[in-house]
Amino acid sequence: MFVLRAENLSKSYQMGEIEVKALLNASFEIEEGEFVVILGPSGSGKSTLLNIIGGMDQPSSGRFYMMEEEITEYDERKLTEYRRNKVGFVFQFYNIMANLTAEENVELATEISEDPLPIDEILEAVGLADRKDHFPAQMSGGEQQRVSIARAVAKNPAILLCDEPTGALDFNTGIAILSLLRKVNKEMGKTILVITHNSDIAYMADRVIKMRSGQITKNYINENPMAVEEIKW
Ligand SMILES: Nc1ncnc2c1ncn2[C@@H]1O[C@H](COP(=O)(O)OP(=O)(O)OP(=O)(O)O)[C@@H](O)[C@H]1O
Repeated sequence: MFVLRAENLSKSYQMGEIEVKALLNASFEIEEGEFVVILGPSGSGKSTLLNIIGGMDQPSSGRFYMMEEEITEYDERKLTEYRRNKVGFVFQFYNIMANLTAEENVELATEISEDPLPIDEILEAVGLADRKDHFPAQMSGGEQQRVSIARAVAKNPAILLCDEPTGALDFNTGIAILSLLRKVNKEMGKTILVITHNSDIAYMADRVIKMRSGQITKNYINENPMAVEEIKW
Protein backbone atom coordinates (compact mmCIF):
# COMPACT_ATOMS: atom_id res chain seq x y z
CA MET A 1 0.00 0.00 0.00
CA PHE A 2 1.34 3.46 -0.80
CA VAL A 3 1.75 5.95 1.99
CA LEU A 4 2.63 8.93 -0.24
CA ARG A 5 1.55 9.69 -3.78
CA ALA A 6 2.43 12.73 -5.88
CA GLU A 7 0.72 13.57 -9.17
CA ASN A 8 2.41 16.15 -11.38
CA LEU A 9 3.61 18.41 -8.59
CA SER A 10 5.00 21.70 -9.87
CA LYS A 11 6.19 24.81 -8.06
CA SER A 12 7.24 28.06 -9.71
CA TYR A 13 8.58 31.27 -8.25
CA GLN A 14 8.29 34.60 -10.02
CA MET A 15 11.58 36.51 -9.74
CA GLY A 16 10.81 39.80 -11.49
CA GLU A 17 10.58 38.92 -15.17
CA ILE A 18 11.86 35.39 -14.71
CA GLU A 19 9.84 32.36 -13.69
CA VAL A 20 11.95 29.88 -11.69
CA LYS A 21 10.61 26.35 -12.02
CA ALA A 22 11.76 24.82 -8.72
CA LEU A 23 9.71 21.65 -9.27
CA LEU A 24 8.29 20.36 -12.54
CA ASN A 25 5.71 17.59 -12.90
CA ALA A 26 7.01 15.40 -10.08
CA SER A 27 5.03 12.14 -9.83
CA PHE A 28 5.85 9.18 -7.61
CA GLU A 29 4.48 6.69 -5.10
CA ILE A 30 6.15 5.61 -1.88
CA GLU A 31 5.17 2.35 -0.22
CA GLU A 32 4.57 2.04 3.49
CA GLY A 33 7.78 1.03 5.32
CA GLU A 34 10.17 2.09 2.56
CA PHE A 35 13.49 3.78 3.28
CA VAL A 36 13.73 6.36 0.49
CA VAL A 37 16.69 8.51 -0.50
CA ILE A 38 15.92 11.63 -2.54
CA LEU A 39 19.15 12.54 -4.25
CA GLY A 40 20.11 15.63 -6.19
CA PRO A 41 22.62 18.45 -6.45
CA SER A 42 22.11 21.87 -4.89
CA GLY A 43 19.19 23.70 -6.49
CA SER A 44 17.61 20.54 -7.94
CA GLY A 45 14.33 21.05 -6.05
CA LYS A 46 14.80 18.71 -3.07
CA SER A 47 13.83 21.27 -0.42
CA THR A 48 10.89 22.43 -2.50
CA LEU A 49 9.61 18.85 -2.65
CA LEU A 50 10.30 18.28 1.05
CA ASN A 51 8.36 21.41 1.98
CA ILE A 52 5.34 20.18 0.04
CA ILE A 53 5.50 16.65 1.49
CA GLY A 54 5.91 18.13 4.97
CA GLY A 55 2.85 20.36 4.60
CA MET A 56 4.93 23.54 4.91
CA ASP A 57 4.24 24.73 1.38
CA GLN A 58 1.67 24.21 -1.36
CA PRO A 59 2.55 23.41 -5.00
CA SER A 60 1.57 25.75 -7.83
CA SER A 61 -0.18 22.76 -9.43
CA GLY A 62 -0.56 19.03 -8.99
CA ARG A 63 -1.88 16.81 -6.22
CA PHE A 64 -0.28 15.16 -3.24
CA TYR A 65 -1.78 12.38 -1.11
CA MET A 66 -0.95 10.70 2.17
CA MET A 67 -2.78 7.40 2.28
CA GLU A 68 -6.30 8.28 1.09
CA GLU A 69 -6.14 11.95 2.04
CA GLU A 70 -5.41 14.69 -0.47
CA ILE A 71 -3.08 17.04 1.39
CA THR A 72 -3.08 19.62 -1.42
CA GLU A 73 -6.72 20.45 -0.73
CA TYR A 74 -6.14 21.07 3.00
CA ASP A 75 -6.68 24.51 4.53
CA GLU A 76 -4.19 26.01 7.04
CA ARG A 77 -5.82 24.39 10.06
CA LYS A 78 -5.76 20.90 8.55
CA LEU A 79 -2.17 21.43 7.38
CA THR A 80 -1.15 22.30 10.95
CA GLU A 81 -2.74 19.06 12.20
CA TYR A 82 -1.03 17.14 9.41
CA ARG A 83 2.41 18.54 10.36
CA ARG A 84 1.82 17.83 14.04
CA ASN A 85 0.53 14.28 13.75
CA LYS A 86 1.66 12.75 10.51
CA VAL A 87 5.18 14.06 9.89
CA GLY A 88 8.37 13.85 11.98
CA PHE A 89 11.14 16.23 10.92
CA VAL A 90 14.90 15.78 11.24
CA PHE A 91 17.10 18.67 10.08
CA GLN A 92 20.80 19.04 9.25
CA PHE A 93 21.46 21.32 12.25
CA TYR A 94 19.19 19.40 14.67
CA ASN A 95 17.03 22.45 15.56
CA ILE A 96 16.56 21.37 19.16
CA MET A 97 15.89 23.86 21.96
CA ALA A 98 19.09 24.96 23.73
CA ASN A 99 17.36 25.68 27.06
CA LEU A 100 15.67 22.26 27.32
CA THR A 101 17.22 18.90 28.25
CA ALA A 102 17.18 15.94 25.85
CA GLU A 103 14.10 14.56 27.59
CA GLU A 104 12.29 17.92 27.63
CA ASN A 105 12.97 18.42 23.92
CA VAL A 106 11.28 15.10 23.19
CA GLU A 107 8.46 15.81 25.64
CA LEU A 108 7.66 19.14 23.98
CA ALA A 109 7.06 17.42 20.64
CA THR A 110 4.82 14.74 22.16
CA GLU A 111 2.64 17.41 23.77
CA ILE A 112 1.38 18.64 20.40
CA SER A 113 0.83 15.16 18.96
CA GLU A 114 -2.36 13.06 19.20
CA ASP A 115 -0.86 9.61 19.60
CA PRO A 116 2.68 9.90 21.02
CA LEU A 117 4.96 7.05 22.04
CA PRO A 118 6.44 6.70 25.57
CA ILE A 119 9.38 9.13 25.90
CA ASP A 120 11.55 6.78 28.00
CA GLU A 121 11.32 3.98 25.46
CA ILE A 122 12.28 6.26 22.61
CA LEU A 123 15.26 7.77 24.48
CA GLU A 124 16.40 4.22 25.23
CA ALA A 125 15.97 3.19 21.57
CA VAL A 126 18.15 6.05 20.31
CA GLY A 127 20.82 5.31 22.92
CA LEU A 128 20.27 8.41 25.07
CA ALA A 129 18.74 6.94 28.25
CA ASP A 130 21.72 8.04 30.34
CA ARG A 131 21.90 11.47 28.68
CA LYS A 132 18.29 12.49 29.11
CA ASP A 133 19.05 15.27 31.61
CA HIS A 134 21.77 16.84 29.48
CA PHE A 135 21.34 20.12 27.64
CA PRO A 136 22.30 20.38 23.95
CA ALA A 137 25.51 22.28 24.80
CA GLN A 138 26.62 19.28 26.87
CA MET A 139 26.15 16.88 23.95
CA SER A 140 28.12 16.10 20.78
CA GLY A 141 26.64 16.77 17.34
CA GLY A 142 25.79 13.08 16.96
CA GLU A 143 24.01 13.03 20.32
CA GLN A 144 22.06 16.16 19.44
CA GLN A 145 20.99 14.52 16.18
CA ARG A 146 19.83 11.51 18.23
CA VAL A 147 17.68 13.88 20.32
CA SER A 148 16.15 15.30 17.16
CA ILE A 149 15.44 11.78 15.84
CA ALA A 150 13.89 10.84 19.21
CA ARG A 151 11.77 13.99 19.05
CA ALA A 152 10.55 13.15 15.55
CA VAL A 153 9.85 9.48 16.32
CA ALA A 154 8.13 10.11 19.67
CA LYS A 155 5.30 11.93 17.89
CA ASN A 156 4.54 8.57 16.25
CA PRO A 157 4.17 10.07 12.78
CA ALA A 158 3.34 8.18 9.58
CA ILE A 159 6.54 9.37 7.89
CA LEU A 160 9.92 10.77 8.90
CA LEU A 161 11.37 13.53 6.69
CA CYS A 162 15.11 13.95 7.14
CA ASP A 163 16.86 16.86 5.41
CA GLU A 164 20.63 16.18 5.11
CA PRO A 165 20.62 14.44 8.52
CA THR A 166 24.36 13.68 8.33
CA GLY A 167 25.38 16.93 6.65
CA ALA A 168 26.90 18.47 9.80
CA LEU A 169 28.52 15.27 11.11
CA ASP A 170 31.86 13.52 10.60
CA PHE A 171 31.86 10.25 8.66
CA ASN A 172 31.66 7.82 11.62
CA THR A 173 28.96 9.78 13.42
CA GLY A 174 27.05 10.10 10.14
CA ILE A 175 27.11 6.32 9.69
CA ALA A 176 25.87 5.85 13.28
CA ILE A 177 22.96 8.21 12.60
CA LEU A 178 22.04 6.45 9.33
CA SER A 179 22.21 3.15 11.18
CA LEU A 180 19.80 4.51 13.81
CA LEU A 181 17.41 5.71 11.09
CA ARG A 182 17.54 2.26 9.45
CA LYS A 183 16.75 0.69 12.85
CA VAL A 184 13.74 2.99 13.33
CA ASN A 185 12.65 2.05 9.81
CA LYS A 186 12.98 -1.70 10.28
CA GLU A 187 12.00 -2.16 13.91
CA MET A 188 9.19 0.38 14.08
CA GLY A 189 8.12 0.04 10.45
CA LYS A 190 8.35 3.79 9.83
CA THR A 191 8.51 5.12 6.29
CA ILE A 192 11.61 7.32 6.08
CA LEU A 193 12.62 9.87 3.43
CA VAL A 194 16.20 11.12 3.53
CA ILE A 195 17.05 14.11 1.37
CA THR A 196 20.71 14.45 0.48
CA HIS A 197 23.25 15.44 -2.16
CA ASN A 198 25.53 12.58 -0.95
CA SER A 199 25.13 9.87 -3.60
CA ASP A 200 26.79 7.19 -1.42
CA ILE A 201 23.83 7.24 0.97
CA ALA A 202 21.61 6.00 -1.88
CA TYR A 203 23.19 2.52 -1.64
CA MET A 204 21.37 1.82 1.64
CA ALA A 205 17.94 2.86 0.33
CA ASP A 206 15.01 0.64 -0.64
CA ARG A 207 14.01 3.29 -3.18
CA VAL A 208 16.07 6.04 -4.80
CA ILE A 209 14.51 9.14 -6.35
CA LYS A 210 16.99 11.27 -8.31
CA MET A 211 16.33 14.92 -9.07
CA ARG A 212 17.89 17.44 -11.43
CA SER A 213 16.69 20.94 -12.36
CA GLY A 214 13.36 20.46 -10.60
CA GLN A 215 12.57 17.15 -12.29
CA ILE A 216 12.64 13.55 -11.16
CA THR A 217 15.12 11.90 -13.51
CA LYS A 218 15.15 8.44 -11.94
CA ASN A 219 13.00 6.48 -9.49
CA TYR A 220 14.11 2.92 -8.80
CA ILE A 221 14.09 0.15 -6.20
CA ASN A 222 17.37 -1.20 -4.85
CA GLU A 223 16.87 -4.96 -4.86
CA ASN A 224 19.75 -5.45 -2.41
CA PRO A 225 20.20 -2.35 -0.26
CA MET A 226 23.68 -2.13 1.24
CA ALA A 227 24.16 -2.52 4.99
CA VAL A 228 24.81 0.93 6.45
CA GLU A 229 28.20 -0.19 7.81
CA GLU A 230 29.41 -0.94 4.26
CA ILE A 231 28.80 2.59 3.00
CA LYS A 232 31.81 4.88 2.55
CA TRP A 233 32.17 8.49 1.51
N1 LIG B 1 11.37 31.08 -2.21
C1 LIG B 1 12.00 31.00 -3.39
N2 LIG B 1 11.98 32.02 -4.27
C2 LIG B 1 12.60 31.93 -5.45
N3 LIG B 1 13.26 30.86 -5.89
C3 LIG B 1 13.33 29.81 -5.07
C4 LIG B 1 12.71 29.80 -3.78
N4 LIG B 1 12.96 28.61 -3.19
C5 LIG B 1 13.69 27.91 -4.07
N5 LIG B 1 13.91 28.60 -5.20
C6 LIG B 1 14.66 28.13 -6.39
O1 LIG B 1 14.15 26.87 -6.77
C7 LIG B 1 15.19 25.99 -7.18
C8 LIG B 1 15.16 24.71 -6.32
O2 LIG B 1 15.55 25.03 -4.99
P1 LIG B 1 15.58 23.99 -3.79
O3 LIG B 1 15.94 24.76 -2.56
O4 LIG B 1 14.34 23.21 -3.78
O5 LIG B 1 16.82 23.05 -4.20
P2 LIG B 1 17.63 21.99 -3.31
O6 LIG B 1 17.84 20.81 -4.19
O7 LIG B 1 16.94 21.77 -2.03
O8 LIG B 1 19.01 22.73 -3.05
P3 LIG B 1 19.95 22.66 -1.73
O9 LIG B 1 20.52 21.26 -1.69
O10 LIG B 1 20.99 23.71 -2.04
O11 LIG B 1 19.11 23.00 -0.56
C9 LIG B 1 16.48 26.77 -7.07
O12 LIG B 1 16.78 27.30 -8.35
C10 LIG B 1 16.13 27.88 -6.09
O13 LIG B 1 16.93 29.01 -6.31
